[in-house]
Amino acid sequence: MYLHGTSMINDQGHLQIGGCDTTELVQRYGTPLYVMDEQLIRQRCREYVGAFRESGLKFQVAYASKAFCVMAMCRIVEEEGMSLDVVSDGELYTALQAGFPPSRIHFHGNNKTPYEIGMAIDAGIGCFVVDNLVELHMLSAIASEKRQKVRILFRITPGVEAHTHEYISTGQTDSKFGLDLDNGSAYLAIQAAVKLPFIELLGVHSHIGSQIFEVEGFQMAVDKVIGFAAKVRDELNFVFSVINLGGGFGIRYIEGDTPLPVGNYVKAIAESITANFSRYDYPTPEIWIEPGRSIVGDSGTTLYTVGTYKNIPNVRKYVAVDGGMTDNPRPALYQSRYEAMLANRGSETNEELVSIAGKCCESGDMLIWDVMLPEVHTGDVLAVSCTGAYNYAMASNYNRIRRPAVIFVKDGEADVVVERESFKDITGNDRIPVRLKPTTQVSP
Ligand SMILES: Cc1ncc(COP(=O)(O)O)c(C=O)c1O
Ligand SMILES: N[C@@H](CCCC[NH3+])C(=O)O
Repeated sequence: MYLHGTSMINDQGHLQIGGCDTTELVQRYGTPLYVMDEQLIRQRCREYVGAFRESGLKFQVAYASKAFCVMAMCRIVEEEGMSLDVVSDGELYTALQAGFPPSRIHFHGNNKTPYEIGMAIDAGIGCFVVDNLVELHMLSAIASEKRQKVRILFRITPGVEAHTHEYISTGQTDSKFGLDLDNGSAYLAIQAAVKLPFIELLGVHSHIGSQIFEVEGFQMAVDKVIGFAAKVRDELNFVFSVINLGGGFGIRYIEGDTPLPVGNYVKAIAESITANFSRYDYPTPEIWIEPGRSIVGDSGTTLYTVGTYKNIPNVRKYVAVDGGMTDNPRPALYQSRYEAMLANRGSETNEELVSIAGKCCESGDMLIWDVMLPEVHTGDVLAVSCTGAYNYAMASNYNRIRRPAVIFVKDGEADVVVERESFKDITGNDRIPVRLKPTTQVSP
C-alpha cells in the first residue's frame, strides 16, 4: 500500500495515520472504521486555493460535498476559505447545521424539488446551478413568491465527455444533466432567464466527468464555453461574470494511476481562461471549480478486522473482512481498484496473493481481487487506502449492517465525526402495525 499524507509504519510495525497507531484506534473504536487524515484534507484544500491565488484570477473553490458530507467536513471547508456544493436538502441541511455560511453554498441537481428550492432560498444560499428550463421557471416562481432575487448559473453540456483517459466531443447530448450547447437549449434558457425579474444570471457551469488525469478535457470545455459566451454577448448583449468548470480531478488509487498535482490543473485552466477570453476581448470572468474526490479521496483509510478465510486450491484464497460493499460499494459498482496492507503487521513481507471479500450476502461483494499480503490470520487488521471519497457517502445498510464510525486523526488526536450506527438506528424507523404486533413481549 502506498503510504502518503501522514501515513507511516511506526516502531511497532503498525500503520500510523495522523500520529495515531491504527491498532489502538481499532481497539478504541472497533471496525470497520473510516479514518480520515485531517492534515491531508487541509493540504489538498490549500493546494487548490493557493494555486488559484497564484493565478491572479477571481475564483471560488467549492468542495463537492457529495464526496463526503458530514458536519465536521463542512467546518474544515469553511475554515479553509472554500465554498460548498450541495445537491440535496440533506446535504444543505448538513451544511447549515454545521454553521456553514449560506452565501458560499451552491445548489446543484437535475431535479430539485420545490421544497428544496424553498429551503435554499430561505437559507439565503449563494447560487443555484439550474439544470433545465422546468427548474428555471419553478425557481423563478418560488423566488418571486418569496420576493427574493436568486443568483443562478446554467449547467450546460459542452459536448466534451471525459472517459477518464480520453475525451470525445460528441455524445454528451444524451445526458440527464444540463442544457445542450450544440442544439440551442442553453441559448434559449439564457434568453428566458435574462427576462425574469427574480433571477440574476451569473454565467454557466460545465462538468465533464470524474477521476480525470489530464488537462485537455478542461481546456476543450473552456474553448466551447468561451465560444458560447461570445455568441451570447454578441447576440443577447449579456456578459457572463462567472464560469464554473465543475470537478473531476483524479487521484491515485493504485500504482499506475497518474493524477497531476492540483496546481497543474488549476494553472492549465487559468491559462486557458486568460488566453481564450482575451482572444474574444471578453472581460475575464470569475472562475469556480468543484473538486470532491481530490479533496478527500486519498485522506481516507478504512480499517477492517479479518474474520474467516478459505483457500480454493489452484483458484484463489478468499479473506473475509467485517465490512464490504456496505461501506465501499465502488468495487462492486465500478470495478474500482484499491490497495491494502495489514495495519498490525506493517513491517512484514508480502508473501501471499489473496482476494478480499466483504460479509454481505452477494457474490459481487469483493473489496479487492488479488492483493499481496503477509500470510493473513483471523484477527489481523486490514487497511484499505484512498477510501475518503464516495465511500461513507455511498454506504448502505444492506443486510442491515450498521454504517461504521468516521474519525478524523491529526497530531496524535482522534475525534469521532460520525458515530457508528447502533441497532436502534437499524430498527428506529421501523413500525409494526398493530395487527402484526407480537403477542408476547420481545426483550430489546
Ligand atoms: C456537477 C459536479 N460537480 C462536482 C463533482 C465532483 O466531482 P469529483 O469528485 O470527481 O471532483 C461532480 C461529480 O462528478 C459533479 O457531478
Ligand atoms: N460516485 C462516483 C463519482 C460520481 C461523481 C458524481 N457526479 C465514484 O465513486 O467514483
